[in-house]
Amino acid sequence: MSSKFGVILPAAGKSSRFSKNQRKKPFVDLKGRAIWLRAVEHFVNRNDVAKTVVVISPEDREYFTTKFQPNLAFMDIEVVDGGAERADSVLNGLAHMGDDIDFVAVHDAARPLLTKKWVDRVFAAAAENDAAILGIPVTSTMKRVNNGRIEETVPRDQMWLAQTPQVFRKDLLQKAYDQRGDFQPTDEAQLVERLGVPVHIVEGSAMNLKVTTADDFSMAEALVDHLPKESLPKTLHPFSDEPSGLF
Ligand SMILES: Nc1ccn([C@@H]2O[C@H](COP(=O)(O)OP(=O)(O)OP(=O)(O)O)[C@@H](O)[C@H]2O)c(=O)n1
Ligand SMILES: C[C@](O)(CO)[C@H](O)COP(=O)(O)O
Repeated sequence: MSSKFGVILPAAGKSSRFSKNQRKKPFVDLKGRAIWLRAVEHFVNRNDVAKTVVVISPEDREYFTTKFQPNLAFMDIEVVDGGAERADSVLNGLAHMGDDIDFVAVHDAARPLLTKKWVDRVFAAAAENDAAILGIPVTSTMKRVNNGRIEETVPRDQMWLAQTPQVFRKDLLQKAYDQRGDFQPTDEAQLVERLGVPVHIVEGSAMNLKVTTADDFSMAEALVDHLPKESLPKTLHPFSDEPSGLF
Protein backbone atom coordinates (compact mmCIF):
# COMPACT_ATOMS: atom_id res chain seq x y z
CA MET A 1 0.00 0.00 0.00
CA SER A 2 1.67 3.26 -1.04
CA SER A 3 2.02 6.05 1.50
CA LYS A 4 -0.48 8.90 1.51
CA PHE A 5 0.61 12.51 2.00
CA GLY A 6 -1.29 15.45 3.44
CA VAL A 7 -0.25 18.98 2.49
CA ILE A 8 -0.44 22.04 4.72
CA LEU A 9 -0.02 25.40 3.00
CA PRO A 10 0.47 28.11 5.64
CA ALA A 11 -0.88 31.38 4.17
CA ALA A 12 -1.99 33.18 7.33
CA GLY A 13 0.91 35.58 7.83
CA LYS A 14 0.71 39.36 7.98
CA SER A 15 3.02 40.01 5.00
CA SER A 16 4.51 42.84 7.06
CA ARG A 17 7.79 42.78 5.06
CA PHE A 18 5.84 42.89 1.76
CA SER A 19 4.27 46.00 0.33
CA LYS A 20 2.59 45.22 -2.99
CA ASN A 21 -0.69 47.16 -2.99
CA GLN A 22 -1.08 46.13 0.66
CA ARG A 23 -2.66 42.83 -0.46
CA LYS A 24 -1.39 39.83 1.58
CA LYS A 25 1.38 38.28 -0.50
CA PRO A 26 -0.10 34.77 -1.03
CA PHE A 27 -3.10 36.39 -2.72
CA VAL A 28 -1.13 38.65 -5.07
CA ASP A 29 -1.26 37.75 -8.78
CA LEU A 30 1.99 36.41 -10.17
CA LYS A 31 1.81 36.46 -13.98
CA GLY A 32 -1.85 35.40 -14.08
CA ARG A 33 -2.19 33.18 -11.01
CA ALA A 34 -2.13 34.01 -7.30
CA ILE A 35 1.08 33.13 -5.49
CA TRP A 36 -0.67 30.57 -3.26
CA LEU A 37 -2.24 28.87 -6.27
CA ARG A 38 1.13 28.49 -7.97
CA ALA A 39 2.45 26.95 -4.74
CA VAL A 40 -0.42 24.50 -4.21
CA GLU A 41 -0.83 23.31 -7.80
CA HIS A 42 2.27 21.14 -7.49
CA PHE A 43 0.52 19.00 -4.88
CA VAL A 44 -3.21 18.73 -5.59
CA ASN A 45 -2.92 16.48 -8.63
CA ARG A 46 -0.36 14.09 -7.23
CA ASN A 47 -1.60 10.52 -6.79
CA ASP A 48 0.17 10.31 -3.42
CA VAL A 49 -1.55 13.44 -2.00
CA ALA A 50 -4.84 12.60 -0.25
CA LYS A 51 -5.55 15.88 1.56
CA THR A 52 -4.65 19.53 1.08
CA VAL A 53 -5.41 22.33 3.53
CA VAL A 54 -4.63 26.02 3.16
CA VAL A 55 -4.29 27.97 6.38
CA ILE A 56 -5.73 31.49 6.23
CA SER A 57 -5.94 34.32 8.74
CA PRO A 58 -9.55 34.56 10.00
CA GLU A 59 -9.54 38.22 8.86
CA ASP A 60 -8.92 37.06 5.29
CA ARG A 61 -11.32 34.12 5.25
CA GLU A 62 -14.28 35.93 3.65
CA TYR A 63 -12.16 37.57 0.93
CA PHE A 64 -10.24 34.35 0.26
CA THR A 65 -13.17 31.93 0.14
CA THR A 66 -15.15 34.32 -2.06
CA LYS A 67 -12.37 35.10 -4.53
CA PHE A 68 -10.97 31.58 -4.79
CA GLN A 69 -14.10 29.46 -4.29
CA PRO A 70 -13.91 27.85 -7.79
CA ASN A 71 -10.26 26.93 -7.25
CA LEU A 72 -10.91 25.57 -3.76
CA ALA A 73 -13.82 23.46 -4.98
CA PHE A 74 -12.01 22.24 -8.12
CA MET A 75 -8.93 21.24 -6.14
CA ASP A 76 -10.87 19.97 -3.09
CA ILE A 77 -8.86 22.15 -0.70
CA GLU A 78 -10.01 22.72 2.88
CA VAL A 79 -9.59 26.18 4.40
CA VAL A 80 -8.36 26.25 8.01
CA ASP A 81 -7.95 29.24 10.35
CA GLY A 82 -4.37 30.34 11.02
CA GLY A 83 -2.77 31.37 14.28
CA ALA A 84 -0.58 34.12 15.67
CA GLU A 85 2.69 32.42 14.66
CA ARG A 86 3.55 30.28 11.65
CA ALA A 87 3.88 27.24 13.92
CA ASP A 88 0.37 27.82 15.30
CA SER A 89 -0.99 27.92 11.76
CA VAL A 90 0.76 24.68 10.84
CA LEU A 91 -0.54 23.02 14.02
CA ASN A 92 -4.08 24.06 13.10
CA GLY A 93 -3.58 22.47 9.69
CA LEU A 94 -2.15 19.31 11.25
CA ALA A 95 -5.37 18.85 13.22
CA HIS A 96 -7.18 18.35 9.89
CA MET A 97 -4.96 15.48 8.74
CA GLY A 98 -6.95 12.26 9.06
CA ASP A 99 -5.96 8.73 10.01
CA ASP A 100 -5.42 7.87 6.33
CA ILE A 101 -2.49 10.30 6.11
CA ASP A 102 0.99 8.81 6.62
CA PHE A 103 3.16 11.84 5.90
CA VAL A 104 2.59 15.59 6.19
CA ALA A 105 4.23 18.11 3.84
CA VAL A 106 4.34 21.74 4.92
CA HIS A 107 4.95 24.22 2.11
CA ASP A 108 5.00 28.00 2.44
CA ALA A 109 2.21 29.52 0.36
CA ALA A 110 4.80 32.25 -0.28
CA ARG A 111 7.02 29.87 -2.29
CA PRO A 112 5.35 29.75 -5.74
CA LEU A 113 8.28 28.54 -7.84
CA LEU A 114 8.31 24.81 -7.22
CA THR A 115 9.00 22.02 -9.67
CA LYS A 116 7.70 18.46 -9.66
CA LYS A 117 11.29 17.24 -9.54
CA TRP A 118 11.99 18.95 -6.21
CA VAL A 119 8.69 17.79 -4.68
CA ASP A 120 9.36 14.23 -5.84
CA ARG A 121 12.84 14.43 -4.33
CA VAL A 122 11.78 15.59 -0.85
CA PHE A 123 8.74 13.27 -0.75
CA ALA A 124 10.98 10.31 -1.53
CA ALA A 125 13.55 11.37 1.08
CA ALA A 126 10.85 11.66 3.75
CA ALA A 127 9.32 8.29 2.83
CA GLU A 128 12.79 6.76 3.26
CA ASN A 129 13.91 8.67 6.37
CA ASP A 130 10.70 9.80 8.17
CA ALA A 131 11.78 13.47 7.95
CA ALA A 132 13.22 15.50 5.08
CA ILE A 133 13.28 19.09 3.87
CA LEU A 134 14.44 20.94 0.79
CA GLY A 135 17.36 23.30 1.13
CA ILE A 136 20.30 24.87 -0.65
CA PRO A 137 23.95 25.10 0.38
CA VAL A 138 25.14 28.59 1.36
CA THR A 139 27.28 29.97 -1.47
CA SER A 140 28.14 33.43 -0.14
CA THR A 141 30.33 34.37 2.78
CA MET A 142 28.24 34.80 5.94
CA LYS A 143 28.76 37.58 8.44
CA ARG A 144 27.27 38.01 11.90
CA VAL A 145 26.35 41.70 12.12
CA ASN A 146 25.47 43.95 15.02
CA ASN A 147 24.45 47.57 14.53
CA GLY A 148 25.81 47.65 11.00
CA ARG A 149 29.22 46.29 11.99
CA ILE A 150 30.58 42.83 11.27
CA GLU A 151 31.13 40.88 14.46
CA GLU A 152 32.42 37.70 12.84
CA THR A 153 32.58 35.69 9.66
CA VAL A 154 30.56 32.52 10.11
CA PRO A 155 32.20 29.50 8.42
CA ARG A 156 29.92 28.52 5.56
CA ASP A 157 31.05 24.96 5.05
CA GLN A 158 28.17 22.59 5.87
CA MET A 159 25.77 25.57 6.09
CA TRP A 160 22.48 25.29 4.20
CA LEU A 161 19.42 27.50 3.85
CA ALA A 162 16.24 25.62 4.74
CA GLN A 163 13.32 25.75 2.31
CA THR A 164 9.95 24.05 2.04
CA PRO A 165 8.37 21.55 1.44
CA GLN A 166 9.29 20.10 4.81
CA VAL A 167 7.94 16.56 5.04
CA PHE A 168 7.50 14.33 8.07
CA ARG A 169 5.82 11.11 9.12
CA LYS A 170 2.59 12.47 10.59
CA ASP A 171 2.96 10.95 14.05
CA LEU A 172 6.52 12.29 14.27
CA LEU A 173 5.41 15.85 13.48
CA GLN A 174 2.52 15.53 15.94
CA LYS A 175 4.94 14.33 18.66
CA ALA A 176 7.21 17.28 17.92
CA TYR A 177 4.31 19.68 18.32
CA ASP A 178 3.12 17.90 21.48
CA GLN A 179 6.53 18.65 22.98
CA ARG A 180 6.75 22.21 21.61
CA GLY A 181 5.84 24.00 24.84
CA ASP A 182 6.09 27.74 24.23
CA PHE A 183 8.99 27.33 21.78
CA GLN A 184 8.53 29.40 18.62
CA PRO A 185 10.29 27.59 15.75
CA THR A 186 10.77 29.27 12.38
CA ASP A 187 10.33 25.95 10.60
CA GLU A 188 8.96 22.49 11.44
CA ALA A 189 12.35 20.81 11.11
CA GLN A 190 13.50 22.68 14.22
CA LEU A 191 10.74 21.06 16.27
CA VAL A 192 11.65 17.58 15.05
CA GLU A 193 15.37 18.20 15.58
CA ARG A 194 14.56 18.96 19.24
CA LEU A 195 13.33 15.36 19.58
CA GLY A 196 16.79 14.19 18.56
CA VAL A 197 15.37 12.71 15.36
CA PRO A 198 17.57 13.11 12.26
CA VAL A 199 16.03 15.37 9.64
CA HIS A 200 17.43 14.84 6.15
CA ILE A 201 17.95 17.71 3.73
CA VAL A 202 17.87 17.35 -0.03
CA GLU A 203 18.88 19.98 -2.52
CA GLY A 204 16.22 22.24 -3.95
CA SER A 205 17.09 25.36 -5.86
CA ALA A 206 17.65 29.04 -5.28
CA MET A 207 14.64 29.45 -7.60
CA ASN A 208 12.43 28.01 -4.85
CA LEU A 209 12.47 31.45 -3.27
CA LYS A 210 10.15 32.68 -0.55
CA VAL A 211 8.35 35.87 -1.54
CA THR A 212 8.99 37.98 1.54
CA THR A 213 9.76 41.45 0.15
CA ALA A 214 8.83 43.43 -2.97
CA ASP A 215 12.28 42.55 -4.39
CA ASP A 216 11.49 38.84 -3.98
CA PHE A 217 8.27 39.40 -5.93
CA SER A 218 10.22 41.05 -8.76
CA MET A 219 12.60 38.08 -8.84
CA ALA A 220 9.67 35.66 -8.89
CA GLU A 221 8.14 37.55 -11.84
CA ALA A 222 11.43 37.25 -13.72
CA LEU A 223 11.82 33.55 -12.93
CA VAL A 224 8.29 32.16 -13.21
CA ASP A 225 8.41 31.65 -16.98
CA HIS A 226 11.81 30.01 -16.81
CA LEU A 227 10.92 27.00 -14.67
CA PRO A 228 11.33 23.80 -16.68
CA LYS A 229 8.05 23.00 -18.51
CA GLU A 230 8.07 19.52 -17.00
CA SER A 231 7.88 21.30 -13.65
CA LEU A 232 4.10 21.05 -13.64
CA PRO A 233 2.55 17.72 -12.67
CA LYS A 234 1.60 15.87 -15.85
CA THR A 235 -2.15 16.19 -15.16
CA LEU A 236 -1.79 19.94 -15.25
CA HIS A 237 0.19 19.88 -18.46
CA PRO A 238 -2.80 20.20 -20.80
CA PHE A 239 -3.51 23.59 -19.24
CA SER A 240 -1.83 26.39 -21.10
CA ASP A 241 0.44 28.49 -19.00
CA GLU A 242 -2.11 31.28 -19.42
CA PRO A 243 -4.54 31.70 -16.55
CA SER A 244 -7.10 28.97 -16.94
CA GLY A 245 -9.50 30.68 -14.56
CA LEU A 246 -9.43 27.57 -12.45
CA PHE A 247 -5.91 27.89 -11.18
N1 LIG B 1 1.12 33.30 11.69
C1 LIG B 1 1.56 32.92 10.46
C2 LIG B 1 2.76 33.46 9.91
C3 LIG B 1 3.16 33.04 8.65
N2 LIG B 1 2.39 32.15 7.97
C4 LIG B 1 2.76 31.73 6.62
O1 LIG B 1 4.04 31.15 6.63
C5 LIG B 1 4.68 31.39 5.36
C6 LIG B 1 6.08 31.93 5.59
O2 LIG B 1 5.98 33.05 6.44
P1 LIG B 1 6.50 34.51 6.00
O3 LIG B 1 7.15 34.48 4.66
O4 LIG B 1 7.27 35.10 7.14
O5 LIG B 1 5.11 35.30 5.84
P2 LIG B 1 4.59 36.45 6.78
O6 LIG B 1 4.62 36.00 8.19
O7 LIG B 1 3.30 36.91 6.20
O8 LIG B 1 5.71 37.58 6.51
P3 LIG B 1 6.11 38.77 7.51
O9 LIG B 1 7.02 38.12 8.54
O10 LIG B 1 6.84 39.71 6.59
O11 LIG B 1 4.85 39.34 8.09
C7 LIG B 1 3.82 32.38 4.60
O12 LIG B 1 3.15 31.72 3.54
C8 LIG B 1 2.87 32.91 5.65
O13 LIG B 1 1.60 33.25 5.11
C9 LIG B 1 1.23 31.61 8.52
O14 LIG B 1 0.54 30.79 7.89
N3 LIG B 1 0.84 32.01 9.76
C1 LIG C 1 10.01 27.69 6.74
C2 LIG C 1 11.01 28.60 6.09
O1 LIG C 1 10.57 28.97 4.80
C3 LIG C 1 12.32 27.87 5.98
O2 LIG C 1 13.32 28.75 5.50
C4 LIG C 1 11.22 29.89 6.89
O3 LIG C 1 11.74 29.58 8.16
C5 LIG C 1 9.92 30.65 7.06
O4 LIG C 1 10.25 31.81 7.81
P1 LIG C 1 9.18 32.99 7.86
O5 LIG C 1 9.78 34.09 8.66
O6 LIG C 1 7.96 32.37 8.52
O7 LIG C 1 8.94 33.36 6.45
